Amino acid sequence: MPPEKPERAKTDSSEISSSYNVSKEERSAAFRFITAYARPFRGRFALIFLFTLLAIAADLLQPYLVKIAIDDNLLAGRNDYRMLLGICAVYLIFVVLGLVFTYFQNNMLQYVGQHIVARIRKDLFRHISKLSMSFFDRFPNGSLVTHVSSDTETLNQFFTQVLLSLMRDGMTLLFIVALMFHLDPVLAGYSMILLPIIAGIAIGFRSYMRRIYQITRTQLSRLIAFTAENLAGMNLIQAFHQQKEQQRSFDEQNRRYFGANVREVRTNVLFNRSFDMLGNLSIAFIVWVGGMAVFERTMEFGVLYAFITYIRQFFQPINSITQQWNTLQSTTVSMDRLWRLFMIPAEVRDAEPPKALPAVSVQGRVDYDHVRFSYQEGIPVLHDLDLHIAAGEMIGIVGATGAGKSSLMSLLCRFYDVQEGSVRIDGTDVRDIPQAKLHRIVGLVQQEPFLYSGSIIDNVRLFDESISREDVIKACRFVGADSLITRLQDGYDTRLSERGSGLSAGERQLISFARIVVFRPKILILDEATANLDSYTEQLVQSALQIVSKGRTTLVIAHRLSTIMQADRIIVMKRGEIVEQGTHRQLLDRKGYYEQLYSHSQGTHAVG
Ligand SMILES: Nc1ncnc2c1ncn2[C@@H]1O[C@H](COP(=O)(O)OP(=O)(O)OP(=O)(O)O)[C@@H](O)[C@H]1O
Repeated sequence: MPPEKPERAKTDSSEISSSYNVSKEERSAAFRFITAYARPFRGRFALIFLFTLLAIAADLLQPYLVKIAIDDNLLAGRNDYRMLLGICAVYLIFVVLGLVFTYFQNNMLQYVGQHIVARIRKDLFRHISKLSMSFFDRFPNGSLVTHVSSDTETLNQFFTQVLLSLMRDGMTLLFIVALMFHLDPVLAGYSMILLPIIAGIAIGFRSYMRRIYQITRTQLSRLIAFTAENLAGMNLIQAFHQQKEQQRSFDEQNRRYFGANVREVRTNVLFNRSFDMLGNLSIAFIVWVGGMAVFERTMEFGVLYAFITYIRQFFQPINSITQQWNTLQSTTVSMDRLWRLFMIPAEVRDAEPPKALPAVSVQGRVDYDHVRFSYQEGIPVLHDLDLHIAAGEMIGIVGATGAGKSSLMSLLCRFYDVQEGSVRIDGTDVRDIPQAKLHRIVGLVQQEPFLYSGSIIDNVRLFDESISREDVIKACRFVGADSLITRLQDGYDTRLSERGSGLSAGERQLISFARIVVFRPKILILDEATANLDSYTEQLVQSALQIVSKGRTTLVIAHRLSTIMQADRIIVMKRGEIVEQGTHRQLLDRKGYYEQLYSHSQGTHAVG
């Protein structure tokens, strides 16, 4: 079955990763798609906007108050203590109000941002889990993990930091410029000379940062993919003493990611420091020009004080917007990648309108009618395959590795669609059966059954709470797994680690047999375990197979011929075709390919 296949060469998920050549239309479509998630929160955004406005006003009026205190009181020689005290009190009120409004604005934005991203993550997971197997053949798991985790995290930063910065800092800038012109239009005019310089630097860095960021993300995604793949295949790495080679490859990936990161940080620091330097130069410039004006008594000292404070505050939002630029760059990349991922359609889709097969009347007849199938164009895997299986029949499928046995089964589960011909259950094309129903009709026991982190009970009923604990225990007793399970420390409540690594191959198979008993599919596919089971467990597995196959159409991919010698019919496959079929006895008497496989298995105890 597909999950047990040796990993086929996967693409570097370039279909979703490469954002270098994204058109404007695509970028704006991605932006519209993601920001549509923010639409339900319009009211809250309006409130955030209002709080931001109030917080800015409270902050920016503070230097103005000081200017009034200096020019209208201290320097005017009024020595009005009550007025000074009043100004101090209003100043304090502004400080407190600034704090309160900033608090509400921040909290609300975090709430909204987290909600938006949680919804995107949920939809993304739902979307990915509906995609066809051909998609998972193409995309490395590590890259998908990156999309689900870090790309959505970048969006989180966008909604909680970038948006805030654009809103708060953008408005602050506008207010400061307005206040500066109000205080002294000439000095404000001088300050505006700086604007094109700042814009020039920002634009210059913009394209450079985009590339650097893209490279860092690609390196990170490769590193994660490499790590995930290695962890999944750790037993193989250890068995073949590949640790050194893998370590070397990891070090290389790690070094590249490190290099990309360092470059990103360096560029960032250079950018920020240039801004700080520009800010300090501007203050010196204003002190000089404004100081002269104060000497010449064309400007009040309080105005100069307020100006210097505003110039400082003027650079702060510009600096912060440009700092957020980095996140904005990554946000556009992440939005684009997520949008592409969302736009990938499931190749295997339910028919419209569905022609459902009534579950109660399913008999379990299976027909492969002149099936042609290939994973990649031009490389056929099944050639005009014709196979008809009666309801309740037990079929053994044998053949050398790569003969197409698993592909045949994948078509029945509709993990892939045929290119020509059809696969039918009780005469209905599997493409006409809704997938949810099909997967209830066809049950799968994999060669290396997949177990989730969770208790044995949950693993048997696949987290379906409507199936009672008693039914699960009954099913386990039925397949003979009960004695093995009760021997475990917590019995049925034993928590299995990832992929059930605490259990033996045989135990895992028995648990998946129990799943079959619980879910009662009419057709059973069994990809028999090649792992050498001890004779006791092998016996248990064999009798469990006899039990669960009763009353079901059963297709067994046999790696050990002993499993299927009793089958009603054995199908022998070679290079995508059925070359022989019959009972074990008939096939041996034919002295053909099966007999060769059989005598080979007598020597090696394994076929395929
Ligand atoms: N997901 C896939 N993408 C591309 N090619 C595939 C994929 N799965 C299988 N193939 C190719 O299709 C052919 C048939 O493979 P299949 O897994 O059906 O054979 P099999 O008889 O089940 O082999 P085994 O006994 O090793 O499991 C092989 O050449 C294989 O490389």
